[in-house]
Amino acid sequence: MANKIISWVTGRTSDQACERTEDNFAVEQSRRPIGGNGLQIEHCGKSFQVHHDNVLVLNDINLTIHPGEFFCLVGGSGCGKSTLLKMIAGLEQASSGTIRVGGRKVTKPGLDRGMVFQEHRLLPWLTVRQNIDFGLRESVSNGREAIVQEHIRLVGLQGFENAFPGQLSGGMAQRVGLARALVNRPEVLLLDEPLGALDALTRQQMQHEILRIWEAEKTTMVLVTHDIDEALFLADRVAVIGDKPSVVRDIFEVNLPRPRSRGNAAYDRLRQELWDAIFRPSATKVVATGAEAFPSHETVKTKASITCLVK
Ligand SMILES: Nc1ncnc2c1ncn2[C@@H]1O[C@H](COP(=O)(O)OP(=O)(O)OP(=O)(O)O)[C@@H](O)[C@H]1O
Repeated sequence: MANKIISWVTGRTSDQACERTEDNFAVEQSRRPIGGNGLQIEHCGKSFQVHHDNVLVLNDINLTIHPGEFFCLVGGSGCGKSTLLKMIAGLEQASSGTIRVGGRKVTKPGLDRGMVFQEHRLLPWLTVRQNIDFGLRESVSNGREAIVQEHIRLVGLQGFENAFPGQLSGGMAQRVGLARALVNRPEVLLLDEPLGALDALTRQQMQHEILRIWEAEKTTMVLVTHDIDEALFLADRVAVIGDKPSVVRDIFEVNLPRPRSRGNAAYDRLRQELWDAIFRPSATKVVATGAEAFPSHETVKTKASITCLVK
């Protein structure tokens, strides 16, 4: 039962194997960048058994996400974005293909990957401090309080340590969710539409916050979002996932300097191109399905100063 609660809340189980020893953790005061070749998704497919049918959702997904990159996944509703994120988290098993983080094959949830969900999933009977502590791996016996405090500061919630989730705004609750996901110093932070339930103003404020944390922590981030503006504001690259059975249809490199302004012509053109890519009928062009992706793909500079990588 306890494992089930931990898994639902943090996307991991308490008995999971973890490559890090206690000693390692204690000396790691800074984040570990993702090792090896980053996050590699190779020929990944996923099908679900629905009644007597085997429904293919993801078909031959290939992506390489670089160490320290901010990567966004966008696509129509039901195309499989969350499923792909859960596969990276190890919460869903790929039906085919492999996923590697820092060269290690993903077979189950692990502390090298943190996850934030659309709903904050805080335990209502625990305070902010206790919720973050709950996410911290059990084997850390020394300095827990300092680690938790460090993460409260990281997400700007000083003064709310003893508040309960019911006493927080939606944005504050998601900050706690972020702190809890980061507290084990993951190499990759997986964000499944974490701002989807927030009002427009809070959402923009939280986008700035996520960017600040990413810049400070250098954690590789993979964000699923329905919001094209959000993707363009945050991402180094944006992958457009096509219709079911889905493949990576396009990958856009966003070459706008940060901090990005949302209100200029270049930004508007980028938005339009991304929009067109999402709603382009599948049959016309399916691109970027090669495993190592980019060297083998022709690179097309678009007028809107983003780079569209096509096969
Ligand atoms: N456990 C499951 N059993 C059966 N089908 C599933 C399961 N999980 C997901 N699916 C199906 O897989 C497809 C992709 O779902 P997923 O939630 O990944 O899409 P999504 O792109 O994240 O959608 P949205 O943007 O609407 O959140 C959907 O058709 C969904 O019904």
